[in-house]
Amino acid sequence: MEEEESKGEKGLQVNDYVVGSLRTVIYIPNFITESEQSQLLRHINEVPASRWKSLKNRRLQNWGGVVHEKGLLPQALPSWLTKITQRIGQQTGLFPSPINHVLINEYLPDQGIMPHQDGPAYFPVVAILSLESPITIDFTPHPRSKEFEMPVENEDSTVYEAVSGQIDSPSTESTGSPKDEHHQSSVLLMPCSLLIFKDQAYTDYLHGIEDSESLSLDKVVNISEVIKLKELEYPRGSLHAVTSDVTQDIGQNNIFQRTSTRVSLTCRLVLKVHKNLFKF
Ligand SMILES: O=C(O)CCC(=O)C(=O)O
Ligand SMILES: [Fe+2]
Repeated sequence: MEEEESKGEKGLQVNDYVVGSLRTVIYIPNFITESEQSQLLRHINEVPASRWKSLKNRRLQNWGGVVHEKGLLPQALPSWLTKITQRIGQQTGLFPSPINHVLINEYLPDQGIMPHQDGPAYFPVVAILSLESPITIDFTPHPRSKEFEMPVENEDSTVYEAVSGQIDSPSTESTGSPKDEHHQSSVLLMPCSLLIFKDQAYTDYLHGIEDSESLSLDKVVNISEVIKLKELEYPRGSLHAVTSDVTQDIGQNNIFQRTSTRVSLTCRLVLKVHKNLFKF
């Protein structure tokens, strides 16, 4: 059977793929084909175990070099990754130069990533390719003050996590700007999809994935994917087991039950690249 054509050959009008009211969150379903997904997973799983770094709530592979706050100490991306990053660059037209850093995250069904912002080391456009289990990613307006940010994680990701507890309460320093009307929203990330967020979504919002096996679909902005999720035949027992009717299950409970691993490729550009180790 002929495989569904991926979004690989023609340029995309990214504005056609904007989801939600923020205007700076873009969701492209079927950016890669299922066979490309399998190839990527094969590469990801073939690397030596030492390539994986285990964190408390996920494990990750860092490709492209070490990101410091002042720039990237580069390492060439392998060709199985540039095949994808070049396509993302060409198809979206959103990166001023080739993507040079990829973080591969793997989440078990009860794992996630705390609400955070990606920090100043990166160009403010992020492209996240999703593999395997569907998941929801949450966007939350974050308190404006820099005091609410602190670098956690590690030298690989330069992820800036929100101080826990403070992200739940909306900023009290409301300026009455339209931003304040945008509360928390979620995007359902299906396998093979590409999520892009940039500009305001990058600088004024936190993004995170709940470390829970049950994900609420209540705030999902790309509803058509929820319908797709309903229609998909998941293996027996992979959806919330209240009823055997998938439609009713999601419709009534609006919950997605994670049962398998999710892998993502976070593709970013560090503009400042250090060529010489000793000048760093
Ligand atoms: O796995 C994801 O979709 C999010 C990853 C992320 O936010 C990051 O690597 O900074
Ligand atoms: Fe992130």
